[in-house]
Amino acid sequence: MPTTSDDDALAPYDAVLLLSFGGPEAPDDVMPFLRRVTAGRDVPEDRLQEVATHYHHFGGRSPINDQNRSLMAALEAELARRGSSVPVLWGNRNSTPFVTDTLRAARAEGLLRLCVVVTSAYSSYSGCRQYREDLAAATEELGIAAADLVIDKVRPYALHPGFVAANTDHLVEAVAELEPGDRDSARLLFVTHSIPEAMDDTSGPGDGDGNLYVEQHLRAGHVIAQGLAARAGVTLDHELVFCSRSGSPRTPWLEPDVNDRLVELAGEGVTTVVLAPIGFVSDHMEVVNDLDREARDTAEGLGLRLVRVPTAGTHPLFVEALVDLLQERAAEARSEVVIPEQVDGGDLRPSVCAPGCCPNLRAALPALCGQD
Ligand SMILES: CC1=C(CCC(=O)O)c2cc3nc(cc4[nH]c(cc5[nH]c(cc1n2)c(C)c5CCC(=O)O)c(CCC(=O)O)c4C)C(CCC(=O)O)=C3C
Ligand SMILES: [Fe+2]
Repeated sequence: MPTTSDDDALAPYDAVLLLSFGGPEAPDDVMPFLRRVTAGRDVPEDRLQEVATHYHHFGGRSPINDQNRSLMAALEAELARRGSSVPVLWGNRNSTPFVTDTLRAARAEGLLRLCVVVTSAYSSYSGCRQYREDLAAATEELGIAAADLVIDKVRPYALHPGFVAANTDHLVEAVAELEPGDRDSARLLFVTHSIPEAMDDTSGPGDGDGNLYVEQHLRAGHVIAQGLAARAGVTLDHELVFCSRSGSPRTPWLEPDVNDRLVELAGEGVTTVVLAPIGFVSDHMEVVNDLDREARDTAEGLGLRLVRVPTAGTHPLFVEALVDLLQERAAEARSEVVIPEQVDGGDLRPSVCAPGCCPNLRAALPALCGQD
């Protein structure tokens, strides 16, 4: 049985589990993937067919799995650099390697104490609790008793200094590419995944005011814009916009949509727009399709110059941040005193979610890594 030595900074964990959304890797995987993602959800069939065409524009292959393979390798390298020998495992919600299969293999190797990192930085049902439900469903399916398994997760990291710094760094580089004359007049749009308003209204701890999803983006964006000003001396008007709206048209989702906002800005005489998709951790399909294809088309039709900033990806500061968070979680598991790092004093979310945090509005399902 592998046991992590006591002096490993990740003790008591045996392994790290990178938990992600998944995506198709071949044309025949596209529809089964989309049906799995939307099973039991209010997503119309014509929206599904439309999203399938996004994947087919890219040969039926989403970039997300390759990005997670790279992130896994980067995490392993950073852990090794710090003298940790724990392996990094990988499981998805919607495509192979499915998290249940990853946990089955982990159990076979005696890796029963796992520290989870999800590939979503912000607090919402889709980005947090739904992953906790996936872990509960997988352990239930495998018949692993709670007593035989430890599954903990790192806290939401939208406001971790390393995530913010990686995004700031990419923004500074992108703005440096602008013509000097465009630098001060450009508009900065932070972009994230739209979610139903009801999901945002209930995001955050059950006893809080909700809207934590939007609040975290506003705070992160503000600190990133300040970082740009401090490092490059460029102050840009900035705001938050949304992409990838799904669901029924009758259900309200967060707005404005990035394309609608580009139309308005062009109408106001803006000529250059910088898109910084800080809501995503890698340049997956929502980024390369919804921003690099759709929003770019919109901008071209309007005569707008568009610059798209890369997501955190495997930026060294982001990889270091994730390993810092893993070490922080391990110290917490060892009952050591930890002082979590957070920018701007924004609401600090614990690694163990509060009861009712980011609730599932359709059904109350079991979830790990929380008090409920
Ligand atoms: C908050 C959030 C993130 C977190 C940000 C993050 O984790 O980065 C995220 C990530 C992702 N969403 C993704 C893809 C999709 N999301 C869909 C549908 C939905 N997303 C929602 C929310 C979120 N989604 C919601 C409320 C729905 C409605 C249905 C439901 O309530 O579940 C659909 C269905 C079709 C459609 O778009 O209508 C697809 C295909 C991919 C994979 C991309 C790739 O393949 O590279 C990723 C990483
Ligand atoms: Fe999504």
